[in-house]
Amino acid sequence: MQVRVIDHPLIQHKLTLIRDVKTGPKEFRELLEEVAMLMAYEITRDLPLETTMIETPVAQCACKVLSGKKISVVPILRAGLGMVNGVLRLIPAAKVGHVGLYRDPETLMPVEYYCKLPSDIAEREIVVIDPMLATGGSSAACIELLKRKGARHIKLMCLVAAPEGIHLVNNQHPDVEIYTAAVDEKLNDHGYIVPGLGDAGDRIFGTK
Ligand SMILES: O=P(O)(O)OC[C@H]1O[C@H](OP(=O)(O)OP(=O)(O)O)[C@H](O)[C@@H]1O
Ligand SMILES: O=c1cc[nH]c(=O)[nH]1
Ligand SMILES: [Mg+2]
Repeated sequence: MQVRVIDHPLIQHKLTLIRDVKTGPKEFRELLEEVAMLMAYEITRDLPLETTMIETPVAQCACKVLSGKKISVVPILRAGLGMVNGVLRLIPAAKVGHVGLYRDPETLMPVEYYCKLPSDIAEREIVVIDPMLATGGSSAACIELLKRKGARHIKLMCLVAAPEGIHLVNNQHPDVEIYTAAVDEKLNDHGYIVPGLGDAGDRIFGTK
């Protein structure tokens, strides 16, 4: 099972609040955005740097700047939207693509209903974002779609992952690194992550 668990204390504390059934949509959204920003810090750790000369008030010096790698963030609708602004706060120049997928409640299979991507998606480093990696069907389908459009460098960032979803994405897309704040125990009979946090989309948008 290949996955990177980001276990920073601030992320773990906020995740506990997110999981709590007593946390309402406003607080849920704020916390999810904050965690997404903290996770983006870790996910961007390997971005390449180059050297540039600047002048401080005291002297000239050779300093580091990002080397201009093009990044795209791709939230899986709906729940992935809850993490976009947090990521954009750290990488404001990233372009945002949208992939609409919902999970059929009977079959648990992903159904695609929307796709709008930056025209140069094939040249970009892509971070797919979705708080929930359950069976893995939605994330694997999104990654497959992006690869069909030419994408080659893809990371997957979620908040809570089930072992089943990690295995599926590892098997279908061994080149894709998965980042998560937690690996939970299992899926229940309805395909929900246990203990998880419930239906992320419903909790973000207050639809239940
Ligand atoms: O790993 P999987 O088994 O595919 O499940 C995870 C998917 O389920 C949820 O979306 P949902 O279908 O509830 O759509 P929503 O975001 O619009 O609520 C979640 O946001 C993931 O996209
Ligand atoms: O636990 C789960 C599983 C799929 N989708 C969710 O929002 N939550
Ligand atoms: Mg949902």
